[in-house]
Amino acid sequence: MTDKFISIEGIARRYPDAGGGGTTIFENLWLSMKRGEFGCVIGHSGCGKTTVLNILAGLDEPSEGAVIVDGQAIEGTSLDRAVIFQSHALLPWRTVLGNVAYAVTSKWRNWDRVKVKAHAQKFIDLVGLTGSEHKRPSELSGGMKQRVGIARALSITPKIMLMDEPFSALDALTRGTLQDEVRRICLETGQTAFMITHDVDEAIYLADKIFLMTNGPGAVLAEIVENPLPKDRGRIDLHRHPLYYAVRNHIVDFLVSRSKTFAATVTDHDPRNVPVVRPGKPELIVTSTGEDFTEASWPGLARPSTSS
Ligand SMILES: Nc1ncnc2c1ncn2[C@@H]1O[C@H](COP(=O)(O)OP(=O)(O)OP(=O)(O)O)[C@@H](O)[C@H]1O
Repeated sequence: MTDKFISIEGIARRYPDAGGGGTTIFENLWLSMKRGEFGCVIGHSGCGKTTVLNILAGLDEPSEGAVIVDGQAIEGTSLDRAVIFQSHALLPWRTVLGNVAYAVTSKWRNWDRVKVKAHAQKFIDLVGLTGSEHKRPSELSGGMKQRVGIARALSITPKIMLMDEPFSALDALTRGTLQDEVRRICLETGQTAFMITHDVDEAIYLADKIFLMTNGPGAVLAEIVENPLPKDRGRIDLHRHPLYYAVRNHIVDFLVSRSKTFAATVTDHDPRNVPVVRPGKPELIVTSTGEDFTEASWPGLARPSTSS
């Protein structure tokens, strides 16, 4: 109970359709995270990942259910929850320093210029943009712009970082560098993070928990994968870890087949007790409430591959 820093409680999102009816994107979605955890959501396009993130951010409202953060139901946006989008959404007429300082001032309105500047600079340094403070967004590469977005989000010391495919528009090299930065920052600051990605390796590198959603409409949170890889994992040699392929195969198998057949094959799915699995360590399969859970009791759960 108390370790549920984020608690998504039975939310649904429905939209009216042209015929006077409605479409349920997802419903009865329950999900929780501890303080300091890094969670990644994976699922096919249209299953409702961005909708969930927007609800967490307070940019959208659920049709049913509630989201509790740090013991309080959220109502609208808050500087406690910073969002990093795929597009950087920087103010084009402001410099790097100006963009970050603008966010700092919005949180601490009575700070003087010197204090705002020093605070903004700390986060510009943290994301490796020292020396580029006075450049405008038009003078920055995509990766640099995304760094400004990260610095801006972190500078308001949010309780939660919400990231919607933050690196998907970047080249592989820049993406890797920024994944390293985000991971380092989250480990150093104990930041709680919730991120959407389509990149399985990115999820395995960054996440403590990977939330697998089935296809929409009517998507459900099918399974929570607890990352069995050690906390001090490195991006470059991730694939050498003996459990790496077990985790990867498990997620890919879900995306390729189980996400599509889930509704037809798993008839006893309990959205409040979503199975928690640790691929490669099948003896540790439990439900989110700690109940033992075996392959036999859930036919849709393929025994994870243990190949290395
Ligand atoms: N304002 C809206 N009115 C009607 N339907 C909407 C609206 N916004 C989103 N949807 C629908 O909700 C569904 C979920 O959208 P969402 O963007 O959350 O999916 P997603 O999983 O994030 O997809 P992607 O991976 O492509 O970003 C989609 O089918 C989308 O068309």
